[in-house]
Amino acid sequence: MLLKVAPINSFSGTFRIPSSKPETQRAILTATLAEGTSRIFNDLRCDETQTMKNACRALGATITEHDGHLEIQGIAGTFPPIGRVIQSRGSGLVFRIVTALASVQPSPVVVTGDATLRNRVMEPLLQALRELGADIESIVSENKAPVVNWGRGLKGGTCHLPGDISSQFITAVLFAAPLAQGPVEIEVSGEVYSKSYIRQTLASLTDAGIKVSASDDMRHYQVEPSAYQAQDITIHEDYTSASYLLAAAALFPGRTVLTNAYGDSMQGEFAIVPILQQLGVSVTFDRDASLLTVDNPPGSLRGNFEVDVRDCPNIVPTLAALGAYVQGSLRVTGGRLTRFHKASRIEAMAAELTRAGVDIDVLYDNGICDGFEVRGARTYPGGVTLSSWGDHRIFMSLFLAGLRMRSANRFSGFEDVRLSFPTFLEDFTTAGVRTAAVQEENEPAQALG
Ligand SMILES: O=C(O)C1=C[C@@H](OP(=O)(O)O)[C@@H](O)[C@H](O)C1
Ligand SMILES: C=C(OP(=O)(O)O)C(=O)O
Repeated sequence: MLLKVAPINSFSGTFRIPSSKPETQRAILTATLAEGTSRIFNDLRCDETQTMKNACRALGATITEHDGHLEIQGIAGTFPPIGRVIQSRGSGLVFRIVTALASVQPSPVVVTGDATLRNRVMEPLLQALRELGADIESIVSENKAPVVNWGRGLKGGTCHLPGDISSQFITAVLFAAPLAQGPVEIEVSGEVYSKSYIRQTLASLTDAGIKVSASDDMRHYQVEPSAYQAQDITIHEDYTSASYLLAAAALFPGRTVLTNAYGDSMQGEFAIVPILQQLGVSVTFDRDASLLTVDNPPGSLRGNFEVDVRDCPNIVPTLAALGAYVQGSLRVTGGRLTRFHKASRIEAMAAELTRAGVDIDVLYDNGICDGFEVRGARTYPGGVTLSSWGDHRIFMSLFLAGLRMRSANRFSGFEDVRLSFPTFLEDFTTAGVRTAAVQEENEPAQALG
C-alpha cells in the first residue's frame, strides 16, 4: 500500500506537539524498577512506548493507563520469575535496555525483535554486559538479536563500550548497573556521539535516586548499587516529532502555532529551533502558555551554513527534506550514527531525494557516511514514488519534502507513523494536505480526500 499525497500552497493552524518518546520510555523504565507507585503525566501513547510498556509488564510492572497519565506499580528492583520471551519489535532502545535488565533477574529470558532489529549492531553491548558477569547467547546470528539471557546476575566491575556506534549501549548498561552486586564503571572509547540522550538517561536515573556520576567528557561513568525510587513525572514535548511540524511551517508563508511546547528540553533535537531561526524563520516561545509560534512570511529559507548533528541525530532526515528548499547550501556533518538506525538514514534520504530531483551529495569522512550537502531549489516536479526504507522518520521527512513539489507523490511506509507520531497524518490533513491510500503504483489515481 502506498500513500498518495498532493502538494499544498500554504500551511498554517494550531497543532499539538506529541510528548517526548525518549522521556516517556525512560520514565516507564524507572517507574518499573522502583519501589511503590509512580505516575507519568502527559505521556506519549504510540507503538514504541507501547512496546516499552509490554516489556516492562513482562518484567513484573503493573501499568494502568488513565486519561492523561500512567500509573505504574514498580517491582522494587526484585524481578518475579520471568522465564519468557520479551518482544522489542523494531525498538533498539527496548531491546538494548531489556537485554541489560534481563541480566539482573534469576531466570532465562529470550529478548527478540523484528527483521530490522535483528540486523542492528548489538555486539558492543553484549560484550560489555559479559564483562560485568552476564551470560548472554545469540540464538540465530552471532552477537545479534534475538538473544537468550540466562539471568545469572551482574557482578559489577568495569566494562568497555565504543562511543561512536550507539549511545543506547551506554544507556542500557546505566539502567541495569544500579542492580548489580557491586559498583559498575563504564569506560567509553573514541568520540562520544548522541550525548544529549546519555544526559537524558543520567537525569532520569538521578531523579529516581540512583547514585551515578559521569566525567565531563562523558567517557567515564560510575554507578553505585542503589534503589530506584517511585516519583511523579511530567513529560514535555518531543523535538524530533516537532521538527516535522516546524519544518512544514517554515516551508510556506503563514503562521503556525504549536501547543504542548514548554521549551525547556534536554533533547539535542531542540537544535531544530535555532537552525530554523538561522534560515530566516521566526520561532518564538510563549512559555507561560506553553505555545510556540512559527512565522515565515516569505516562505523562503536562506542558507549557506553547516550544522553539526552529533548531538541531535534524529533530525538528520528532517534537515535533508528542509535543505531541499534552502536557497544556498545546507551542509550537515557528524551524522555517522544514523547509519545504524532503523535505516541508514543519510543514504536513504539522499537516494530518495535524488530520485525527486534534489541536488544532494552524501559526505564521507574516512569512508564513513557522515553527512550530506544539499543545494535547494524553489520547487521540484514531483510525481514520483519514494520509499521509506522501512523507517518512520524517513517516511515523515519525505512526506514533508513532497509538500512543496508541483505534483502528487506516492510514499511507502505511511503506517509506520504510529511508532512515534500517531496523529501525523491527521495533523497534516487538518492543515489541508490531501492524501489517499493506493494499492499499486500503477493504479489509476483516486480522488484525494
Ligand atoms: O536513548 C534514546 O532514547 C535514543 C538514543 C539515540 O540513539 P543513537 O545513539 O543510536 O543515535 C537516538 O538516535 C534514538 O532515536 C533514541
Ligand atoms: C528511537 C528510535 O529508534 P530505536 O530505539 O530503534 O533506535 C527512533 O527511530 O525514533
